[in-house]
Amino acid sequence: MGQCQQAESAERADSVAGPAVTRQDYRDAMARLGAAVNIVTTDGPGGRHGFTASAVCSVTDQPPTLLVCLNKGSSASAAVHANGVVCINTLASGHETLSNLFGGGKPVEERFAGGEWRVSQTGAPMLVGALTAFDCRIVRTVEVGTHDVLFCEVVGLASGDGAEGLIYFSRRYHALQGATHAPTERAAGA
Ligand SMILES: NC(=O)c1ccc[n+]([C@@H]2O[C@H](COP(=O)([O-])OP(=O)(O)OC[C@H]3O[C@@H](n4cnc5c(N)ncnc54)[C@H](O)[C@@H]3O)[C@@H](O)[C@H]2O)c1
Ligand SMILES: Cc1cc2c(cc1C)N(C[C@H](O)[C@H](O)[C@H](O)COP(=O)(O)O)c1[nH]c(=O)[nH]c(=O)c1N2
Repeated sequence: MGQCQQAESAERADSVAGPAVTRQDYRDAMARLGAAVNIVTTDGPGGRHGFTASAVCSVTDQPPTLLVCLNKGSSASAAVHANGVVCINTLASGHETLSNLFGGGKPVEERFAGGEWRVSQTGAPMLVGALTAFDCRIVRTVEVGTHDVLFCEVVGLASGDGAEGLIYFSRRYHALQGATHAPTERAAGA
């Protein structure tokens, strides 16, 4: 290959790979991607635990499945894997303090003392007053970098009557106005 051809192919490789993206670049960009805020809880043989998660997304409605990205270094990780169940409690406006309690560094009992809970069908704590709650069994886990991606099949749902959602955007919480609707509760498929 001649020198010109080598330079051309190096240029093409650069344009495909792009400049290096640092962790900070990535986080700064992600801070501009608004997301709902959830408290993901678990209980069972591995004990009760929970963490705040914005990395939550719908995968498919047949079977109804969400994914949750859980940092492998989280103190909740061992309990989540041992129990194999989670309840994804989507927060309403006014839940900012609870989100911060579950957002890292606090003992488990202190986290749960910040809210009112009932036991869901899977045994995972369901937040009274959550905007909506997805009671789930973890059906698959895929490890990607620092995180485990948990695929969570929904076996029960509960929706509250809260009118305002909670969004995390630009490293701050924002209330999101929505329509009121009647509370519902049902098992998946019912
Ligand atoms: N997916 C996650 O694990 C995740 C998401 C949001 C916040 N957090 C944690 O909450 C704290 C405060 O976050 P912040 O938004 O105020 O500021 P930040 O600068 O730490 O994060 C900005 C954004 O980058 C993403 N992010 C941050 N840490 C990540 C990680 N380890 N893996 C994947 N994506 C990540 C999130 O979308 C976050 O909102 C930090 O400790 C952060 O690590 C983690
Ligand atoms: C708004 C917001 C959003 C998220 C988080 C924090 C906050 C404040 N955290 C961090 C996570 O809640 C925290 O790392 C765990 O509570 C684990 O911390 P401990 O190891 O238990 O102290 C977080 N962690 C994670 O693994 N996946 C996620 O999607 C999120 N999202």
